[in-house]
Amino acid sequence: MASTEIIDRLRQTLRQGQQAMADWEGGELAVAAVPGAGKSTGMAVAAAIAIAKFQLHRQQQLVIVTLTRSAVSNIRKKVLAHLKELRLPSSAFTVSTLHSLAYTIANNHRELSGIGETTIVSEAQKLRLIRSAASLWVKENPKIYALLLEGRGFDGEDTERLRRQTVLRTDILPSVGREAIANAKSSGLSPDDLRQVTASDDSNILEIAAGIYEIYGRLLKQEKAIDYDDMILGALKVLDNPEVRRHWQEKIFAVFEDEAQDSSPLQTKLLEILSVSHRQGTQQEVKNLMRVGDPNQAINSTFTTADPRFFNDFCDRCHKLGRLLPLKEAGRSTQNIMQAANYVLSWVNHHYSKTNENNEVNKPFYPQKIHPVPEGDPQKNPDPIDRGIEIHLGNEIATIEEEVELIGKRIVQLLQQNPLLSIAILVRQHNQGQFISKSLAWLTERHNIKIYDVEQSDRQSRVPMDMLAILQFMERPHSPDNLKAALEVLKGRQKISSQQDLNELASTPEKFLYPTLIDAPLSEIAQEAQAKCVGLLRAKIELPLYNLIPFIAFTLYDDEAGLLATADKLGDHLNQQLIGNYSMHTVIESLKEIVESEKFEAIEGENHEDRYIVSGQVTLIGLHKAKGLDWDVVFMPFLHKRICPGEPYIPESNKFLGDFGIAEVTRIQIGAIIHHEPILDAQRAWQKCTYVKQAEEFRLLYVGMTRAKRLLWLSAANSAPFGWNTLENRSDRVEPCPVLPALQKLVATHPRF
Ligand SMILES: Nc1ncnc2c1ncn2[C@@H]1O[C@H](COP(=O)(O)OP(=O)(O)OP(=O)(O)O)[C@@H](O)[C@H]1O
Repeated sequence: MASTEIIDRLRQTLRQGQQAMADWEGGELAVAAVPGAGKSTGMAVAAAIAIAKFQLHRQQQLVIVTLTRSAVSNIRKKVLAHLKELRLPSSAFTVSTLHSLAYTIANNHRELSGIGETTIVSEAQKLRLIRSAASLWVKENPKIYALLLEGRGFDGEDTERLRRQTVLRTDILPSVGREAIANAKSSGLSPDDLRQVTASDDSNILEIAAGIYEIYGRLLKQEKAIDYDDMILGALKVLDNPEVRRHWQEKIFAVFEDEAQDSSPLQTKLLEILSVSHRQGTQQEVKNLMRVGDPNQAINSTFTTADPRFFNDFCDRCHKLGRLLPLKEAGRSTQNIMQAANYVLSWVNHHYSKTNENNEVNKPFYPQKIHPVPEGDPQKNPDPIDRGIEIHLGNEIATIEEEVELIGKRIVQLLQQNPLLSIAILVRQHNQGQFISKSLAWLTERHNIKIYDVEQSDRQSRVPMDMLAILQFMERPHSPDNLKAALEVLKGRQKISSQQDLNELASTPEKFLYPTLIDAPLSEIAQEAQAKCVGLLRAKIELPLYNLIPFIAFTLYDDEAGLLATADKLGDHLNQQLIGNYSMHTVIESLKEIVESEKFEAIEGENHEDRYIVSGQVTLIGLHKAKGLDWDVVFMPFLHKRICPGEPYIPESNKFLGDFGIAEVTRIQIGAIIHHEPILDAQRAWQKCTYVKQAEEFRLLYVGMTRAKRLLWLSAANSAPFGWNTLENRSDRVEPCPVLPALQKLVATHPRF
């Protein structure tokens, strides 16, 4: 077949909107698509057609960028298949994450980027450096630190001072540093840029943030290391050089970006520079840049600098130039699942809109509805299974146990009717996944239904970190930092109550571990925590060293989810690695290396999406990871108001600084600098942060709902644990996510549902 015919045929596989992507003739194009519209599918075909049409090759390539490594491999696979059909060279395109693209550029011109013989820090190393930066900041800024310690309601008592010191050093200051670095650095702001603005309440939060950020930079330099943001900055520095810039611009014919709603300003800048193409024989420049995204699926903005506003601005700009392509039709789900998602969108926009300081109305969602595909589309909206939507709230389900039991029974029924269905249960938190995994073990035992617990591998990758924290505590139990880290691990593994202030316990290790008669007695739950810690210390004295890892594993993990087996494997790995040199010190050092290089995860192997969507299998997966995927049946349990959209929460132990979280305030204030807005005082910044978080939580619900093709189950039992860290502390009549009762009523009464 001639290539024009193949192109034509490929084009015919697309729906109208996607065809417009494939018809791209150069220049800027914004594609704002609804969930399931076929962005990624459309982009892959558009890429292959562009390669054919513009006769691209190794020296003039199409560059595709996306957010995650798994998305990279998905798109690459699709484009390669189309190119094979077209008999075109695979060297005509590259697919990478933004970071690896930046690294390639920065690394190709080390003399310009300044990255030299450096290493890239892992997330764990970065966190360690931020903690060190916070400790150094305390030493170098005694005056501001003293003010923080005073905070409010300080009566000069020693125990309270020690408690506050622990909270500040182990929790609050590192969080402020993390926010400063995550937000300022990836937007190209320097520590001095933070110092040059003042909040309307004259608070010095930005000064503190700038200080920790600056010291972090110093530490990175000392370690001859760079972080991910440095790669982007390095690449931009390289591209400042006109000759080098021209070289890359000539090599890259065009840039296609997927998941554009998740890019930061610097990342966008990088793509804009790279996409510039020079019209032959003229000075004229055009940007060959296609950016595809969905502002309603922006779910990373509360922990990265991603902000859908940047993509929205790009869409607005393109709209004015007649270069905005809305993809409003989606063929993934049944009509009523899409209607339910549309209903959530408008209900939330109506009830949760907010006027900001510039008198603009902010809404959690971009008002874009999902429409079914028209007659004759290559993909037909599927038929629902039964009614397509099932909503069960507190009037029907009393407890979370009952809720999961019902889900289990429904799964058995569904798979009996059709063993080929793919099924997912989406959770918001790890511990919810753990609970489901345990509660549904009978599905496998009695019905041979496979449950693939995606989060389990995440939980397993925490094993080396847990071991490290406990061994460091065993080695130096009198360090408040070590004690707090060990208590955190015990709390995370639900071995001690989460209803206590760990800072208070950790701030005076001796008093806590070995109190004398004159010390105030510990509460009952603190005594329990103390017994666990003392038990660990006793084991260190009584057991041979190589038995410690199994002992800690039995203390921390129940016999579930393969954690004991993972600990075993880790123990064997250390035994082999340290033959003849096995000591507390060497074990700790090896564990540090494993944690910081994230090596153990590599030993465990990588996860592939092909394993997530399998006929007859139940996939248990976190909402963030589920983005981009779809299943025939999707269950979303535990949808309570406390989680979706969540409520503002400041731990009692942190309130001495005010009724706001200072890390969150840091994020909002830096965001204001980026967007050239007035810097809000701490109280108002906190309110804004609460709003931003709630908006994102609703979008996460929307992303979850739109993963379902034929049946969507939403539920919230009448009673639920308070924070999911412990299942014991439950309350009754826990409110469901506020949109659910309204949606349930609509589904029950409206004939279209
Ligand atoms: N033209 C088409 N013909 C047939 N199936 C299609 C077409 N376009 C997309 N699909 C299918 O629809 C589903 C959604 O497509 P895709 O993953 O590309 O959408 P998306 O817009 O990237 O989704 P989201 O961002 O919501 O995850 C996939 O199962 C895909 O195979």
